[in-house]
Amino acid sequence: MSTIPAAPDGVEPLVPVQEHLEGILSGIAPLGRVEHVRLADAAGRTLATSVDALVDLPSFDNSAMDGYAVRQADVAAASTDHPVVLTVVADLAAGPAAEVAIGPGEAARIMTGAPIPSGADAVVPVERTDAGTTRVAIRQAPRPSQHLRRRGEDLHAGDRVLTAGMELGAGRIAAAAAAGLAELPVTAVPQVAVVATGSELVEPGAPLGRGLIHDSNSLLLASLVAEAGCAVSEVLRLPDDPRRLREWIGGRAPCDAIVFAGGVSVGAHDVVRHVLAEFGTVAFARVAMQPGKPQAFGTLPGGTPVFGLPGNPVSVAVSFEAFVRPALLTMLGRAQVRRPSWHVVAEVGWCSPAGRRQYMPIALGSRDGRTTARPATAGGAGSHLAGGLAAADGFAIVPEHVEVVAAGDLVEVAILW
Ligand SMILES: Nc1nc2c(c(=O)[nH]1)N[C@H]1C(S)=C(S)[C@@H](COP(=O)(O)OP(=O)(O)OC[C@H]3O[C@@H](n4cnc5c(N)ncnc54)[C@H](O)[C@@H]3O)O[C@H]1N2
Ligand code: MOO
Ligand SMILES: [Mg+2]
Repeated sequence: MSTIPAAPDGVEPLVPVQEHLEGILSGIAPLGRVEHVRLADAAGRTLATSVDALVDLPSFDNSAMDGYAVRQADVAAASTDHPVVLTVVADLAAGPAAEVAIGPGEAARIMTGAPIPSGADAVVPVERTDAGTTRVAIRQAPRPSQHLRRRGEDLHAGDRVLTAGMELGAGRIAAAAAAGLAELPVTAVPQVAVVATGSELVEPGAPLGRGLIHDSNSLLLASLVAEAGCAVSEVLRLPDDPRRLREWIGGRAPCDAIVFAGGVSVGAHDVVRHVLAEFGTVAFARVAMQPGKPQAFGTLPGGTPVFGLPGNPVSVAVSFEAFVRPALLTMLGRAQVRRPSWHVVAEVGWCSPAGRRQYMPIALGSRDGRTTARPATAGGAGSHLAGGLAAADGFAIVPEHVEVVAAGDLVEVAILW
């Protein structure tokens, strides 16, 4: 077995989280391949190039109400006590429509979404009339342009609808459809291999002998990769056997990134550290965070980016959030690789280690109309508390200089799931 690149506590300085992230991102580039997908297949993809509206939206003046299209001047004096009676000359439903015009003293019955007849400049809702079909009594004077939806008031043809790097969610796909687009240019999906290491690991559901544990990191990572908009090309478990790991690395199927969990610390059998160190292209760092301190990042022969995350399950979740997700989103071509965060009220107090950024799994709540956060489990930030992830809505991110979070303090939280 090769020599362990030693990194005992207190010997190597801790690297700030931001510096470690910047080192990773400087070694990651967008995949750059573009595909075209139908809107129905666009959910979760990333827009490769900006797109513009092909039509005006709305594409014709139309009614916002079921009622009567009128000439506002005709009915300016209308009231409940003194209704103005108009002749109904057309009945307009939403759908294919012929040109219609109304003259003085005339109205058209009109439904929401139907084109406004020429000559009309306001719509009176049916509730403000006697609902007549040949003649209608208007009981309220409309404001000029009342309940008219104007051509192009939302978008004009040629206006930018979506910008490159956006994640395509329901609202953006709907906007593209409304703007006349049928398909969108999207970026290629990174293929990510997930490898959990540990001779103690057995498949979830398998009987547990002494010393064995159910592998939760594979599922955690595969879910996180998918949630980040990437594809899981392979998921496997390997024992702490350098030969097996070298074999897999040598014969692996092509992919765009590899995420290892476990075996990156300074233990005698920390196989990922031993084997990745042999390549000379993977750096090991002690990062100023809790959990998630031991980290590995680099490339394998052929240039595939490789992450070695510490094996404790909460450390895996935190490390993915802090380092892998931003890298995968960069490969995807996302404009925004940082997850939004909010400041909420700490419901109870807790401690945070000096000089390290703490990622505390939290559960959200509310008190006196304000959103609150409290540690998801009594065990707090214990990196082995996989069961506690069930109660976690996300993480509180406590800055390096803070050693005590007091009840009532504002804390930054990122909501993950
Ligand atoms: N002497 C030192 N020991 C340790 C240090 C240190 O600085 N000096 N750091 C500790 C910290 S912090 C962490 S985090 C862990 C990281 O360890 P490894 O990345 O080497 O991970 P393992 O040793 O393989 O496993 C750690 C822990 O996690 C459990 N595990 C591993 N894989 C899975 C899985 N797929 N599903 C569920 N649980 C898993 C494993 O059984 C261990 O309990 O090192 C500390 N030690
Ligand atoms: O820093 Mo370790 O990652 O505590 O769990
Ligand atoms: Mg270890």
